[in-house]
Amino acid sequence: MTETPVTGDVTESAGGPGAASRPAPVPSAPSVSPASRASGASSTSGTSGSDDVIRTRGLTKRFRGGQLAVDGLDLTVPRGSVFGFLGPNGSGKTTTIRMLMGLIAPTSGAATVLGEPMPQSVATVLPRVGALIEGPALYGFLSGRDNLVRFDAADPTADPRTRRQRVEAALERVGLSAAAGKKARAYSLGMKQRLGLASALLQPRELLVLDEPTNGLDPQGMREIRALVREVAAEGTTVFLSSHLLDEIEQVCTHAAVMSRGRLVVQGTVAELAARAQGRLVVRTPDVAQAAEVLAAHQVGALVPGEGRVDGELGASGDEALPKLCAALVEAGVRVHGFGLERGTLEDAFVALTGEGFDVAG
Ligand SMILES: Nc1ncnc2c1ncn2[C@@H]1O[C@H](COP(=O)(O)OP(=O)(O)OP(=O)(O)O)[C@@H](O)[C@H]1O
Repeated sequence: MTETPVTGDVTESAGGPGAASRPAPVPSAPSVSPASRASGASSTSGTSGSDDVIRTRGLTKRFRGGQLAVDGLDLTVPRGSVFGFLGPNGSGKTTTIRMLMGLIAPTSGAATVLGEPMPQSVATVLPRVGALIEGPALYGFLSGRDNLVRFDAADPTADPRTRRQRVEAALERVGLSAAAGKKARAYSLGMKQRLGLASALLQPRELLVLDEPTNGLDPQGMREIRALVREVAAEGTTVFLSSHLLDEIEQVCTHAAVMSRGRLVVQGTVAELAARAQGRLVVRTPDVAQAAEVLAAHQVGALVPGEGRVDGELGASGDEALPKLCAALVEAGVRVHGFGLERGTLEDAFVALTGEGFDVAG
């Protein structure tokens, strides 16, 4: 990480009263709403009494070189959700987050965060938000603890008399108490991420915004960050996290929005999004070739023979074809060890919606 913190680190933002009271978790799930249908649904100005923590309408960013990074985005993040902002590299996630946090101005459209218009209300909104964007800005020559002290001291709303307690509690929370005296440059990437999270959690926050929080971490580091996200969410903080990992979104998020080339493809609860994907038929058998032949003869498409199993897509008849297919396999002498539909994943849904492949590691 860098020795000199970048400017615009929103965890350090000034202004406004101290952290607001914790919100009650209200994870009422909206139905899946394709981007095209949600547009222009409502007003964008001021505190509307809406319980959406983030709301954008027609949010657009065109960079000077002409690059259209975000194109007419209508995003709705309900209070109490763990909201996954998903998309391949370059799809516009970071640009959106930077607009939401008031770090760059939109070309057109509007955004409200915690009911206030952004970027106009930066000074009052940011103290209620913890954010970690593009890695934490740490001083490598300071210890983890002293980095947190510095973060806390930069917050004019933070009472210096209770600083030590806040810092120790934040270190404890992210599991860095034992390593708190070490210089930050000696920290692993995972420890640096955790320290960054600790800085975002020095105060109770209504909203936590994390840009690719597990990027570059090993599996253990990823697990730790995800566990922390779940914990923070369980306390009632709304979490908005971007990721290019579908797996990650399925593991930690209640809701998700999918971006592709600057546009919102779909948003809704993770369960609803995954349910859009058709399940695949999976037959477990030692007689793979024979099973594939029978299934092909019964209009099962996209057959993939594997080790002791064959997968395929059911045709238009869907689930109704299952009893017949099973009987046909048995009649043909195929030894059927397992037979059923495997739940569709978010990846299936994404591919079905966009026709694009996806990085699913992690
Ligand atoms: N300051 C800038 N000037 C010009 N183009 C930019 C700028 N920042 C981003 N872009 C372009 O805008 C598009 C969206 O980038 P953005 O960083 O928002 O995507 P992303 O989904 O966050 O991807 P990544 O995970 O790689 O950061 C990309 O084509 C990128 O090259």
